[in-house]
Amino acid sequence: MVFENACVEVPGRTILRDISLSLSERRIAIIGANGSGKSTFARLLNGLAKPSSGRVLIDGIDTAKAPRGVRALVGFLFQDPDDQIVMPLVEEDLRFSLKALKLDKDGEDAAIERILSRFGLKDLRQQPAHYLSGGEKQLLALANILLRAPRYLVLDEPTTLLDLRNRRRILDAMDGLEETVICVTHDLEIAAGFERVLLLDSGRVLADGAPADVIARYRSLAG
Ligand SMILES: Nc1ncnc2c1ncn2[C@@H]1O[C@H](COP(=O)(O)OP(=O)(O)OP(=O)(O)O)[C@@H](O)[C@H]1O
Repeated sequence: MVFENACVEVPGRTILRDISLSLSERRIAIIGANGSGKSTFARLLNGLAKPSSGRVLIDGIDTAKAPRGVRALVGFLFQDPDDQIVMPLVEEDLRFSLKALKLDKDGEDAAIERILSRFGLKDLRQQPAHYLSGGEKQLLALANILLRAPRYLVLDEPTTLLDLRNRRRILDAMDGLEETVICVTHDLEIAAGFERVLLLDSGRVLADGAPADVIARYRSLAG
């Protein structure tokens, strides 16, 4: 994942300024104050947002030119899992995600079974998805994304709406992931466990490096 002088501007306002960097670590956290540009940064990674100038490349693919190709590589988990549930029942919701892979019915069933047991959701297979708890919904959303086998996972504040137990479930699920994870978070404990942390401030990357250093810098900003 490469940013080349990427800027995001809206009329009268610059949201991200001239960002150039390369992301290759398996666990990268994005931290910073409200409004510093974190979500916009995350959205650039799967083409949900486009740079006004400069480029964002995912495995060499320009997000502005091939948004579909990029979305196949980069799964995106939103803060609010309700935004991501599209079908009434848990099983139907998972099956919907599998459509693009064009498996036969047995293949779909096996994939659904595997992902439900991986996330401890087997008993919920026939439940209405909207009745799940917040943590279960977030796990379902994550399961839906992983079914499409992305290479990268971008998570935008995945634990913000969750209680401690459900936060733990998401963190445990995240720990077990093979995929590269880029996580926007206000949860500094999550950031502390990652390999690399970026601190955004007013649309700029103010610090970038090992968690302890970058988190200390962030704390010093808050005074
Ligand atoms: N499409 C847009 N048009 C105008 N302003 C926008 C747009 N998208 C984002 N912004 C503004 O850009 C700034 C950065 O937004 P962004 O959501 O990226 O910040 P953030 O760091 O994720 O904030 P938070 O921690 O509060 O979620 C905010 O002030 C926001 O209001």
